[in-house]
Amino acid sequence: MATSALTHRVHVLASPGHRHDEILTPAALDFVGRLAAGFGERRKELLKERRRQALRLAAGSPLDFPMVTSAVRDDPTWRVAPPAPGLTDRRVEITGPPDRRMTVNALNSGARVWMADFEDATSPTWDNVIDGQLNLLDAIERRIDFTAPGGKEYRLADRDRLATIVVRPRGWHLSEEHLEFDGEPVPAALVDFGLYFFHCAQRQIDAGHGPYFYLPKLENRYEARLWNDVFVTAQDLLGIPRGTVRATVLIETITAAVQMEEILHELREHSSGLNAGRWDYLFSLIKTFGHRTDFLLPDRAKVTMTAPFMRAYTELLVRTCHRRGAHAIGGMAAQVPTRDPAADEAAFATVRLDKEREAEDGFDGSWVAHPALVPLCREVFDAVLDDRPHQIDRTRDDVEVTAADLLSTRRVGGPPTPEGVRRNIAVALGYFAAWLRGQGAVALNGLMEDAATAEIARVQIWQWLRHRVVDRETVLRLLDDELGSLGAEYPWVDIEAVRELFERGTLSVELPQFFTPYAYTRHLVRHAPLPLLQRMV
Ligand SMILES: CC(=O)SCCNC(=O)CCNC(=O)[C@H](O)C(C)(C)COP(=O)(O)OP(=O)(O)OC[C@H]1O[C@@H](n2cnc3c(N)ncnc32)[C@H](O)[C@@H]1OP(=O)(O)O
Ligand SMILES: O=CC(=O)O
Ligand SMILES: [Mg+2]
Repeated sequence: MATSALTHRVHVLASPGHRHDEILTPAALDFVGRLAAGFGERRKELLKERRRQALRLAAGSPLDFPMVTSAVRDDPTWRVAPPAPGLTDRRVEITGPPDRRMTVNALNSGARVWMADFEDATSPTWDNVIDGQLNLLDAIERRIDFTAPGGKEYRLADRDRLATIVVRPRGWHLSEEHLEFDGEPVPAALVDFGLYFFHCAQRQIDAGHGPYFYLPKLENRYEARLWNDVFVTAQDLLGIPRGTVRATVLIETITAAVQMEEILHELREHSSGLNAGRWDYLFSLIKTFGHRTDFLLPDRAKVTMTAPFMRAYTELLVRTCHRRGAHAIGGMAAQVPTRDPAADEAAFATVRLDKEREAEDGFDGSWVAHPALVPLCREVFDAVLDDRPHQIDRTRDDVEVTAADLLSTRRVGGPPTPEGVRRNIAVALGYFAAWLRGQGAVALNGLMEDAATAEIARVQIWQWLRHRVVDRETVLRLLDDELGSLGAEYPWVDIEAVRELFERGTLSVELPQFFTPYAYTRHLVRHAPLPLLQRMV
């Protein structure tokens, strides 16, 4: 693609990092600029609509399947696009940030798909964002092999044994402040999508796959339509046939759960199904209805996927997908190996039960957080699928889910416990500390913690304070305690920054919708000094 007059309207506001010029080429920046020009305003409007919808729900408006789109739901004839090359058999999908080591390990892991994550598992420092793009490009070009300082060799396996790459760009709520278009930060989603699409779409097609995406944190069908329009424009700009992109949408907000059909319909020529993003879903439920006492949930550990409202959500997801010829992909069990054999045996047993339930329910595959869990997930899905690539033909006509089923949290019992309060505080602090250092996923006490799980910990504390399940003095005392332990164990932690993020996220009268936008602007943005900027433009 030739560069255009737009190039001078896109500015890089960061110091150049090693090999960043290979990603931030004038043509790539021009491409991202065109996306920002075409879709930036609509994204702003949709973010305002999110806010309006949150206020309506807080004021007591009922949440239900929309009347206006009943024709889409009632029409039994439409289907999504057929599975694209490399996305037919998705029985095991591994997820993780696209750092160099993880990229090689994930691709070699034996999983069918690797979800390369710029969202929940990535702390969006500029280096993480651009190095992630470089790692994806290097992996596709097969020039990523390296030897780690300790001597361990990282070598990509043969192409036919590698996982298919599916990239998850950041959500619509985030901005990329190191890239400016017409004086405003570029929507982070368009940066992650645009740079990957520009550099890798054609390369992926040439390699027999395609430009594939996971779309996070959508709240309604209009956001799906926006993505679909981005895909159409991106394909047209690069001369790639329409319908080449495939996108799997994470259903991880309560408002999207009542629009699953509509979301598939909006994206149908580009859709590759839905995923049950359980952790953000739980976060969304608490955030949306945190003011209501019937949404006062117990300790996080006690809200499992067998809770009736979570089960209603996954059953509806499978039914919706299969009715439309789409893959239904299961969610993440948080347990990861610890190197303590007894603990690992228990953790693996828990993950096995979770995957077995998903496979029996009709999911076509599921997520794992760690390479050691790939064989387990494969074994469970092999037992149900055998040599079929998926079970989309299992239409689950037996499932009937109402909005009330999705919202019936009352039946999940037990008040929050003091241990649950302490645990949430420890998780939120431990995660914030890692995130501020550029690590977006961590193992804490044998559980994978990322932006979604940390958000649950944070909003539960907010919710419990609001409903006086715990008092402020207790939270502040535990906060001091846990910060003391964190600082003693990890002297590098910026204790004051962690404290500030926690207090802002849990003690504010009005609940901040996400911790990430503020934390990013306050702590991760590193603008280059002015003379450098002038040189760059
Ligand atoms: C709610 C959601 O959105 S879920 C999806 C988003 N979250 C994620 O993707 C989290 C994915 N998982 C991870 O990031 C990691 O497993 C963590 C951070 C939880 C634990 O990582 P570690 O502390 O490195 O685990 P551990 O020491 O056991 O790793 C052993 C090896 O496996 C590799 N590994 C661990 N997890 C992964 C992964 N997900 N992908 C690829 N490789 C991995 C490590 O790089 C390490 O490799 P090495 O031996 O070559 O150094
Ligand atoms: O992105 C996945 C989730 O569970 O959140
Ligand atoms: Mg999520």
